[in-house]
Amino acid sequence: MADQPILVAVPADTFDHGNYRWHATPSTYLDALVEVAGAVPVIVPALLPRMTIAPLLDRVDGVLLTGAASNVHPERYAVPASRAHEPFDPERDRLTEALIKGALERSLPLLCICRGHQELNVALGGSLATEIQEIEGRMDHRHLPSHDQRERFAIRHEIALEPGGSLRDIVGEAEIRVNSLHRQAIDRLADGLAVEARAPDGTVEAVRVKDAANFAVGVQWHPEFWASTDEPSRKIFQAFAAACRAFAASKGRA
Ligand SMILES: N[C@@H](CCC(=O)NCCCC(=O)O)C(=O)O
Repeated sequence: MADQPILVAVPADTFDHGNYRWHATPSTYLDALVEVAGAVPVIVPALLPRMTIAPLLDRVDGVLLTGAASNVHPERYAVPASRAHEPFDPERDRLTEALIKGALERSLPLLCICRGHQELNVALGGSLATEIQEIEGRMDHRHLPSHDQRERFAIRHEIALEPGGSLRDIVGEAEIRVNSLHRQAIDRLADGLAVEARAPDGTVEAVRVKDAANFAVGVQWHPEFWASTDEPSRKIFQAFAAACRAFAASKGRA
């Protein structure tokens, strides 16, 4: 059983393209999982409640939630929907809630990126603020208006990692510079989460599930994009991969 690769579940976004309904995810997350984490990504279609994800969660070694331009539907945190909350992907909302809860129940390592970080907060009972660049005192966290991905994912601002936090331990630095591609952010922090990093305007940039038995972290930025060249991004993916490998070993799979 030696050297079996770790399997990491990744939720699909849903959208219409051509004549079809698609369930797909951007390659950048898959590339980082393959190249930096040494994982085999398993894209999970957003077909709940027509399918169940329990059998899949019983076979994988970790869960990675991706970012997306769509937003968590605000009715999930008891706020009426408005145009400012669009666009939505309710099929993904259903899937990621089940993935988060299923991963935490099984003590599966969980890395939640951008929309995933926001989904983690909502799944555990927190809420989100929308169009945060319009809130007094807040920075503009949106990406540069460009079609060049390296410009869109360019490093934009510093974040301070909480002293004594697990992310500070993983990264080994008190402050790092990150990219930024979001217009929503954590508003009310879920009781079960601890803040791991903040932007200069107070935005919650990273969280950890307080009573998780394993790696369970959300980050508002995108470590996947620079995971092969940026040291803090690489360390986050390597820490997630190490937790997945340890989980696989505990199940006799590595
Ligand atoms: N939609 C939410 C979450 C932001 C997010 O996940 N961004 C990734 C987008 C990637 C891209 O635009 O290429 C928000 O806006 O806060």
